[in-house]
Amino acid sequence: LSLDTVREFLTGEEDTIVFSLIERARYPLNRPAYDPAYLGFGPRHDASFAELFVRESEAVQSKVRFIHPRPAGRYQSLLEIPFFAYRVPFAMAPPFNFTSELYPAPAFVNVNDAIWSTYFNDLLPLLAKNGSDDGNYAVTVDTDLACLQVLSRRINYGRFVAETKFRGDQQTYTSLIQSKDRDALMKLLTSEAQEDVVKRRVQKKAVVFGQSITLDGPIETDARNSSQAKFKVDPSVVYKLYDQWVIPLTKQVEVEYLLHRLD
Ligand SMILES: O=C(O)C(=O)C[C@]1(C(=O)O)C=C[C@@H](O)C=C1
Repeated sequence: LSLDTVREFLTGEEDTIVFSLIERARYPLNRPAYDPAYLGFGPRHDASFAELFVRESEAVQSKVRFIHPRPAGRYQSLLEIPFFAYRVPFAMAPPFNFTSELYPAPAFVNVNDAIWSTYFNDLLPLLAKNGSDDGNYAVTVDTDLACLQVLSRRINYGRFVAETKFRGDQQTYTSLIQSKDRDALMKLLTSEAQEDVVKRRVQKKAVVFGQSITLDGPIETDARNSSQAKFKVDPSVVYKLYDQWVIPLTKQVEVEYLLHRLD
């Protein structure tokens, strides 16, 4: 692990994030898929279609472990953390590739709950076409699952970033961890210059990946011809996603990981 290689990983995830957002933006909001009342199984049933879909998908993706002698369930990779861990019985057992990259105590630090609520409450309304409903809930929610999984992987990768930073300056980090100084840890791990690069780069990726392609090449996005100035996902929304949620949550993971780095 080096700062360059962990940043390379984060850069690669940007592509997946932008493409996942583009996929979700093809569908209308389809609000009933997120409303627990829609399934209407009675007062004790409080899960939405989206929640059930993600829960069941995670259970299937973890189950490969049981149907094949070689462990290959999704959550045996330390990169993947389920949203519904209680549905994934062996997720937290030592994974197949439990390497020495992470320190064991904080290896499963994650902010999936915050990612879940941010995605549905803040991001989705900015992403999906409002006001319409095409009834295609499974297809729509499948694209939500893809967004959630890659956002979770990217943000919770803060564990690896934190481990790298810790190893790079053990003395300073150790004293801040011992005095449980969250603010100082946050300050030490922050690089505003790097955050600026990341935010401007993802915005650019949204511009490039989100063009419509014709045989003559990409349709020019020309400010003077606003009918064509249309990207598949709004680049400013992608900037905002990183600025307000992805980077701050990654940093939260980093601080949480570090606080338990000496346990
Ligand atoms: O690249 C780093 O150093 C990170 O810690 C990752 C990250 C990010 O989320 O992109 C988070 C905090 C830093 O201020 C810069 C960037």
